[in-house]
Amino acid sequence: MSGNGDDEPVPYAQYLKSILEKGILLGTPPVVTTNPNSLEEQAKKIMPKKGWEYIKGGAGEASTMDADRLAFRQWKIVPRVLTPTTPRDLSTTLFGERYDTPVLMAPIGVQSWYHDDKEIGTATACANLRVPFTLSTAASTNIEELVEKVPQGPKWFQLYWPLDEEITASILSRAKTNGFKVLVVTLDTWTLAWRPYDLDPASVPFIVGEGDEVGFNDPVFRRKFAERTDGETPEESKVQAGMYWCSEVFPGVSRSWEDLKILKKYWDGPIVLKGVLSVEDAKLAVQHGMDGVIVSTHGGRQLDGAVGSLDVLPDIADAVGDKITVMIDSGIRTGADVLKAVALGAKGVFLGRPVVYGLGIDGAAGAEAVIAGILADFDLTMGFSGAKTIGDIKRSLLKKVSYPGDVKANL
Ligand SMILES: Cc1cc2nc3c(=O)[nH]c(=O)nc-3n(C[C@H](O)[C@H](O)[C@H](O)COP(=O)(O)O)c2cc1C
Ligand SMILES: O=C(O)C(=O)c1ccccc1
Repeated sequence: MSGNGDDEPVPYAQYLKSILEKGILLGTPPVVTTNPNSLEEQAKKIMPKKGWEYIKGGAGEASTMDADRLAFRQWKIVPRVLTPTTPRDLSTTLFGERYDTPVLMAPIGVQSWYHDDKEIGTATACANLRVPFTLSTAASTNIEELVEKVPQGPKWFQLYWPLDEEITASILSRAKTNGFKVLVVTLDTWTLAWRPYDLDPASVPFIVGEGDEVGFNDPVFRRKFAERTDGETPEESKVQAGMYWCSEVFPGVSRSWEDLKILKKYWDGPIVLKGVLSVEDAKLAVQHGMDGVIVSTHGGRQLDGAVGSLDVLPDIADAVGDKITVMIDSGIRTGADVLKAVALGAKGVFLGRPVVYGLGIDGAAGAEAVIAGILADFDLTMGFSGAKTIGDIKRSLLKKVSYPGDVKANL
């Protein structure tokens, strides 16, 4: 049994027990597969086609998606025995807040494409499990609606950074007023990459006004749109407003390190840079007063050919891990993946695709099943590895190996 150090049972600890009981006593198997290698396939059968295609897609030939998985496969755990590991304490502290585990939910846009429960479903799942939820700037749910429907649970906000400073200031002020604690600034997506999964079916949400709720509900954006169109609202002219919003948040030009001071002017809480893969950039993040980095390939959806995120994590953690908070996403599918990321220096580990496949399969309950499953698996993995607390997950628990069979990267 695991706790969080407060003698209080943590919510995910009940999940494995509940599926065993339902399965064995009632003959009811779980709705969402517990097999990480079958999740994508199950989602494909159930969820809307365009949503599945959007989630599944990687950039180019998806070589970075493969690299992300292979990077995890190349590290193996060397467990200890005769080391009692109960009760375990998976809790950790990020930016002064204590959490039950180091696992968080990554920002994922346009969730109305995956299930009608959209971000409200995913945020509810996270809140039930006390996992921080990150709301995307490209969400199908605006900031105020999300917080009204899911007031409970820790929340972080991800920024696609508008060109217009007044719009940026307005969005950040809404996120702050609505209780979002940490700002995640995504730097690898100043324009969309070459994405065959979107280009071939000609299916790109925000251009047609979907996943644009945060912008369309912004008072400054609305005023500026009205000024350009002789008084129209985004609802009356969705495509035109979509194009305008897109030109703000995916302008086709990258920001510079100097620009970070604009964000500091409007956000006084922690700022985390998402999409950092080089040691030099991690050092620059420190120099520019940032609070953390998320080592990320954006799930292999941006620069195809980029290195897998776990491949660069140890170097980045060694260079800046004692100065800022180093976290990771891209390719995390199992409890063992979470343990490997923590062992190689990540203080926070973000889940992406698996959770939204769960959402697609069974709405909020499906998202919750996937997160709880990965947490329960992580808990067991820690136990079998000989780790009782997060602090026990050291790099010495891992060995780098290379098996010929690992050339195929299962998702
Ligand atoms: C369908 C989809 C939408 C995404 N939308 C966003 C987004 O709006 N903002 C963002 O910063 N990252 C976005 N990401 C990237 C994720 O935050 C995360 O980096 C990625 O999913 C990690 O890879 P994994 O899910 O394969 O583990 C998206 C990823 C997917 C799969
Ligand atoms: O698809 C993505 O990876 C992403 O970041 C995004 C961007 C805009 C809208 C929805 C998702």
